[in-house]
Amino acid sequence: MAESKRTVILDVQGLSVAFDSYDASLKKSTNLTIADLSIQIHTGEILAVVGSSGSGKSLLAHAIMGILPYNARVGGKMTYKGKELTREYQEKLQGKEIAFIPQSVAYLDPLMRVGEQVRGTGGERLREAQRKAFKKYRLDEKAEKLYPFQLSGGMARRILISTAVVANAELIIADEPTPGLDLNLAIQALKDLREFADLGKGVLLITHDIDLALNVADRISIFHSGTVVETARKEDFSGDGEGLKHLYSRALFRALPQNGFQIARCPKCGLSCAVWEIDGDELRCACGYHA
Ligand SMILES: Nc1ncnc2c1ncn2[C@@H]1O[C@H](COP(=O)(O)OP(=O)(O)OP(=O)(O)O)[C@@H](O)[C@H]1O
Ligand code: NI
Repeated sequence: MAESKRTVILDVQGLSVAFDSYDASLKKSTNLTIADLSIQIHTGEILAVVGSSGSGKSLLAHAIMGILPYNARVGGKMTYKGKELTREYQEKLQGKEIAFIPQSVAYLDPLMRVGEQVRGTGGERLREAQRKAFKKYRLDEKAEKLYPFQLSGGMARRILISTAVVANAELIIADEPTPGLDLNLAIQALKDLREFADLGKGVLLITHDIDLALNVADRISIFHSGTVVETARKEDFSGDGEGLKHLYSRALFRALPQNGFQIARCPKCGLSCAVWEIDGDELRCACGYHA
């Protein structure tokens, strides 16, 4: 798709997600898990958000889908196709214009046969599309009559991906879609996301795997400590990472096997980049050293 024809499909500006918690003496404290996070997804592109485990990636997906737990406090502004993403609008779009591939298979309805879940509100009309998707993901015909508890983990994952494929959505939010799939099916799932984007739709791919992101995404947002430190084009992740602006993105890129596992160790205490904190535009080691 020509770059000039691209429009912003999802715009997230200054998102924050905080949780209130209470200690034994009922004293309230607030834990900010996402802070001032901004991303934009254009039509025709895959934007990957890459971050380490527990950094708040799934919360970002849940904030977009409007399925955060009741005790979450959300700030900032999100728009979908230029219209503010209110609770009501989120409900309207869910599973239709915006399809979600959740990280956990617990999102399947335990009381509904999986064939029906994949067809969603399209019902019988989508039976053909559902059968096609099942075939593609090597789910046999009997699978559609099963309930979620009868599925293996890998089967459940393939069902979740089929749901997004069948929904014929405009935007897919995929939260770690490939773990638990064998290599061929993982490649197939990523190919599907690529094809989907090439049709002029948008994809947000959430992953901890920068290598996977580089294989399929157009742009990559590096997520750290609840915010995006840098969004760079795939081409900027090359050479020695000199095209990357932030030290943390460079450290992540240089640590890849193909780049010789260069780990940014702190010259003062020897700890690796995973324990570095971001301090403005700099990295600060837990020992206080600034890089
Ligand atoms: N309901 C909640 N109440 C309080 N804190 C929460 C809640 N849900 C998530 N968190 C906090 O938010 C943090 C980020 O969680 P999240 O699941 O978004 O991480 P993630 O980046 O998706 O990790 P992973 O790669 O393991 O999937 C967690 O470490 C946890 O401390
Ligand atoms: Ni997650």
